[in-house]
Amino acid sequence: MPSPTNAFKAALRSGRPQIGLWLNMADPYAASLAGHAGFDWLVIDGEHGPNDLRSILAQLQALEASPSATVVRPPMGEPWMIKQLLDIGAQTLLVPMVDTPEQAEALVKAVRYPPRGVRGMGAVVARASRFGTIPDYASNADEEICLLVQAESRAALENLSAIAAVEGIDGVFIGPADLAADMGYAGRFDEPEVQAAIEQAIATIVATGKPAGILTFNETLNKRYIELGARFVAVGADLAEYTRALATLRGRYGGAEPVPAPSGY
Ligand SMILES: O=C(O)C(=O)C[C@H](O)[C@@H](O)CO
Repeated sequence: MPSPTNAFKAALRSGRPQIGLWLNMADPYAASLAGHAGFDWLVIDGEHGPNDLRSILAQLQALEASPSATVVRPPMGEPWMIKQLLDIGAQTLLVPMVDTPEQAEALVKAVRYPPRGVRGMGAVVARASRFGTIPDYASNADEEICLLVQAESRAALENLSAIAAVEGIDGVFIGPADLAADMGYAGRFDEPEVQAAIEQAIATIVATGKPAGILTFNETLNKRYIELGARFVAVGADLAEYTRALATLRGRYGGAEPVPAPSGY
């Protein structure tokens, strides 16, 4: 029996837009709730959520019964961290802050077993191989890993075609908040210069034949990005939606300071 099929990787290849949600609550109960809200993909966020290996594991377990695909975002693209995430059963990774094709190539090696890569041979005692009960796990595990990288700086945009063209990179995701900050517009990614850079970046990624992704909390922008060809578009974060819903409920009874909407998105 081979490694489990990665349905999200197949869905990205199909070209159908995949609508996603960020999970920043870092909680398995909240994750399982989101897992029944109809999203195509959910990001367990280790970069900005208070997650560690065990909390990510708990969320992967909680989402096992969910029809949504799970994507894990590590805080950064460190091979030792990637090895641990793959071993606990993450099959799709979204790695932040990738600026060069060399970085992208190193990440491809990190998710692959020798001789194509440097992933350590330990899955037989890990959840990824259902604790050794998938005897052929290592024979095709590489093919079922989906590696997505984030381009979120001016340097990354300059290298975008080369990053996207790296064999083994399955999609490139634009990080609008970090990109805007790097362009001198922290918290203001609706600036025309930033929007033009994002639109150009989507076109560049699409032209390479790889799927482009993005996250914003703005429905108009998200629909525009899908029109431009973006294929994995996250449209919100659980934590932001929860805060807004609570503030709206409280606001109905008057006498409270209005809670500002999340800025920068
Ligand atoms: O730069 C961005 O935008 C992103 O990478 C996404 C943010 O990190 C996301 O966590 C905001 O909620």
